[in-house]
Amino acid sequence: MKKVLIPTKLNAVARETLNAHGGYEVVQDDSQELSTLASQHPDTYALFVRSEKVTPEIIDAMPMLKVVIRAGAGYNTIDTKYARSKGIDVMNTPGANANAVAEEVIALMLADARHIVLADASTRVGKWEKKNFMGKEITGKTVGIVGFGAIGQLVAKRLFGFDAKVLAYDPFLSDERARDLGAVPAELGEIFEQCDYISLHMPENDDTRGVINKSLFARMKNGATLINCARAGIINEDDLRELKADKGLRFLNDVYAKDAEGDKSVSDIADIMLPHLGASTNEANFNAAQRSATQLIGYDDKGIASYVVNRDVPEGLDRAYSELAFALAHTCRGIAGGNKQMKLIETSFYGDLAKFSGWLLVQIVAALSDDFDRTQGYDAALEYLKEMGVEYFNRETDTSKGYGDSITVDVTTSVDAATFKRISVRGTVAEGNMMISRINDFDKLYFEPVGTAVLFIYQDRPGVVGRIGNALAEAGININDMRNPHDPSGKNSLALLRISGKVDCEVVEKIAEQIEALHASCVSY
Ligand SMILES: NC(=O)C1=CN([C@@H]2O[C@H](COP(=O)(O)OP(=O)(O)OC[C@H]3O[C@@H](n4cnc5c(N)ncnc54)[C@H](O)[C@@H]3O)[C@@H](O)[C@H]2O)C=CC1
Ligand SMILES: O=C(O)C(=O)COP(=O)(O)O
Repeated sequence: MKKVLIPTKLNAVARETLNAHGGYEVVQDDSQELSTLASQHPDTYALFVRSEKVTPEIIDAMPMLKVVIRAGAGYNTIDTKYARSKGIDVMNTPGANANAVAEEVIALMLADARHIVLADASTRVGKWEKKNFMGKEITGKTVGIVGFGAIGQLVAKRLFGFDAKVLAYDPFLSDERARDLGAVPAELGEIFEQCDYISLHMPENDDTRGVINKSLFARMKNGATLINCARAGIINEDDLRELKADKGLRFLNDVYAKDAEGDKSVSDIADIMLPHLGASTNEANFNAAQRSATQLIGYDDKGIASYVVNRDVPEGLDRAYSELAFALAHTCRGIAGGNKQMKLIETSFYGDLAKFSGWLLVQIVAALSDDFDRTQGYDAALEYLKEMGVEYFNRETDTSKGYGDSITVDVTTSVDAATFKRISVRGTVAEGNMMISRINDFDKLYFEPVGTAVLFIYQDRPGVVGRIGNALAEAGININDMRNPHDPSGKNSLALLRISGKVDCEVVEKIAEQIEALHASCVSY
């Protein structure tokens, strides 16, 4: 039995789901401190928490701990690095409580705009201060959302019902995606300058701590409102204090440095303050509890680690090689023609990469199949290949070849029951850039796998490259880079071109026909 400790107020569905599955002993108790429970249950295998702090001391008290699940979004309260050093995976349940927070933001906006909190208190004690509570409307206002993830997007969606203009800033989201979601992509400064309301929805981490500071507050419109339902550490409280009164700013707040009773440092500047209530709805609590249990079961039964937040490339491995393994396999897949039935995968990891073969195989399998996630482990990759009927062979590498740190991926697919096609791609990392050095028999390519590449193999004769260039030009496509080697027999040539933008399959097929290509394919990285 694996012990699961739930030292927090989490819907009973977590416990029920684990019990119904079997194999788990669940201890749920929100009446005692986590530190006390941790020392009472040193044999804990999985820990489910909400905002409870998971420190090195807590982790050390449970030497059998393997998984921590944050039933919620923000995991700044968990020492994820220390957990990693102990081989513990930390997961969150993104999106599970997003709607609750989005509704809280709307509630805060309306409550402040219509003086709901003060007007209730005044009327309750018998006063009639109607003339003091002249409000404003949120309809048609400009609202800036900083961090356009699960919560930010839902806030926008709810605000469209108020005909609001939504500006969004998120460095990890494309402008195109923001526009698709109905927002206007904007820089952080523009948001603070132009918006009547600004709502923060990014995580607190080393990059975001203190970034909402004086330089931004100074640009806010007089009377504008700042809403923080994300994390206290994101804003510089003293900077806000300095400018708030002069500019008549409003500040609506849900989050604090510490979730505990006692005086709050922001009480002099917060116009409404709530005790971190964002996720506190029955629905969100149910969702986060259910997700925690099903994620643990998926992790244990199938090795699904999609929500693990603290797995990075292993120490000593340059991340570029991890990307290279993915890109080489992706190239094999593109040349094979998409989702062809794979029969055999062979790999060679040269130089220092040999000791990371397990990690690198995961990247390769993920590139070859949409159904396998990059965050899963080596065992899960082997299991997946077995289930799919794909053989795997990792060759011993011959260091005398002088290939340095490089990788070869060979993929054999079945064309029909009797015919097999083998694609072999080799590459390395040079000056920090990924390079494909060989595709089948075409060597010394040194081609960077980025953007979109088209590839033609044809019988060598004069004029073919010109015809490819003309046909691409006719389709409005520019060539950014090109390689054109012969194979060792000198009979066949490869034209490998990196092009501007995407290309229609029909264009590639038409060119292939015109040049009587032996092979044509297109790979987008
Ligand atoms: N008040 C409450 O009870 C709750 C608060 N939260 C807080 O809200 C945060 C966001 O939650 P979700 O939307 O569910 O997470 P999410 O991961 O879906 O969205 C976060 C977004 O912030 C963006 N981001 C990252 N760095 C950024 C930066 N420097 N500037 C602007 N955007 C940046 C990310 O690209 C992502 O799109 C959580 O990290 C948590 O701290 C979450 C749930 C409840
Ligand atoms: O999910 C989050 O990030 C939250 O802030 C919610 O916190 P809670 O689960 O209510 O302690």
